[in-house]
Amino acid sequence: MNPSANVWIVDDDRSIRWVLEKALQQDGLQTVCFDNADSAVARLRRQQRPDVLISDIRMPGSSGLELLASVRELHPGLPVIIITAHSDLDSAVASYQGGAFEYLPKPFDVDEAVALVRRALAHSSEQEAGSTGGGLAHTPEIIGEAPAMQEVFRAIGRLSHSNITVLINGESGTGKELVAHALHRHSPRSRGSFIALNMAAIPRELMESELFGHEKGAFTGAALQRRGRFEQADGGTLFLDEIGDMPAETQTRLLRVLADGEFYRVGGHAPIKVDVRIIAATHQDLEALVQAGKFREDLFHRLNVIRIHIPTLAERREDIPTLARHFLARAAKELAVEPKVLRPQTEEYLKALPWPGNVRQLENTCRWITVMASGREVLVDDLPPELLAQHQGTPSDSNWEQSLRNWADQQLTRGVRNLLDEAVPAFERVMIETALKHSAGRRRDAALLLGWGRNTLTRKIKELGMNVADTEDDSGE
Ligand SMILES: Nc1ncnc2c1ncn2[C@@H]1O[C@H](COP(=O)(O)OP(=O)(O)OP(=O)(O)O)[C@@H](O)[C@H]1O
Repeated sequence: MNPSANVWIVDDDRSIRWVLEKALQQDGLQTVCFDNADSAVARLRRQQRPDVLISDIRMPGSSGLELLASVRELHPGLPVIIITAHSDLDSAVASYQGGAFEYLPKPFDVDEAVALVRRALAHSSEQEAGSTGGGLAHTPEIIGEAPAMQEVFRAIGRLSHSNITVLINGESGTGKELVAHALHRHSPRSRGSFIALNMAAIPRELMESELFGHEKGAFTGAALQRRGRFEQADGGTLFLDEIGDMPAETQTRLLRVLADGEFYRVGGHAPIKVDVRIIAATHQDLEALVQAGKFREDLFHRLNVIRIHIPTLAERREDIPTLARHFLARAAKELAVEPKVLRPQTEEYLKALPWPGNVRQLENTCRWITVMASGREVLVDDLPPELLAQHQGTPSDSNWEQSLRNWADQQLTRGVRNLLDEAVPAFERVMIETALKHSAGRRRDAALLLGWGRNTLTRKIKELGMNVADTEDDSGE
């Protein structure tokens, strides 16, 4: 990190500018102060930029949010810290989309402000190094009590002394990049860079130059020489995400680099030697791609030295409450609000959902809850509407058995006896009510749905003292 990095402070309040300026200067940083957003924007437009920008929201003239919009247009990678009072949070959240961004709630602690600036600086240098790691530059911890995740941790531990190639398998959003980063951090090359590259996100024609760099004039648009990701990752780790999407010609080149440890820049004639550890990841079945002739078998064997499988979130439901608490705490911190707390039923509900987007979907849900839920305690009804709809459409969901188990556990712990006397009628009542709902109240059809005879159903309804009318005309019977 550059010790004399430059920080711009934009605030109409002189005392805040003064406090921040003194604290940052003491920490060895250079500062430039502005008492309004317009003059900061003017300098940005003159192609001047700081390493980090701190801005208040409410100021005479343009607001901090307008400043943020200009930053995003002119210097999208520039980290911004918004100083904000709670009342401005909504608008700040609205402008959150994209851009590196942190909040500093008013009133703030000076040390906290300096720490935040330091983090933002680490982020901006990481950006320059080309890492695609999201958020500010702290590699988050990996959460996982589930046996399948413990297996992943053991693998990270076992591999911590090696530089071996690893292939990570797992659906989108299961945490492949997080695990790759952890493998790097706990490896002999942890001081080198971790460079992440998603094959699915790069246009095919740019892939080779992205990986291997290019010489000046190698193709139209290559005005300058450019180092590729392999060179950037020299001494460190190159994480190739969605490797199954790599085009055939790039596969051939990659294979050669892995075999020879050297390559040529696009348009270059001098071989470049690098020392790079490869971690590859995919959500696809690479063996099947090999079978189908879409992935080189020899490359597959090169990559498939050690394989780590990351389970879907649905395969480790027990981790959902801990993950949710973690994400709720993080979102609350990002937004400078009190963390939301899930009611036990809400936790149970979340545990039962299918989560096709895996941990990423849960993370986004927690952000949504933090912004949208009205109270501090989160009820099932406070969840995003699409999750409420989804649950009703999940016939294979068998989580009621877990809820029943919990209930039985609780009752027995409380010393309740003859449990079935309460449980069986309750169970039958639920079944009958639901079947009647589906048969629009017609008992004959409801009996069919339940697999009972019509008379059994009528008897049960009576025994259970259920107050349900039969919509059928029974006169014919
Ligand atoms: N076990 C975990 N503990 C904490 N956070 C997690 C965990 N797994 C995933 N995350 C978070 O979920 C998000 C998605 O994870 P990540 O990007 O690593 O998934 P991925 O499998 O690489 O996804 P994709 O294949 O779509 O790129 C990230 O913000 C990550 O920090």
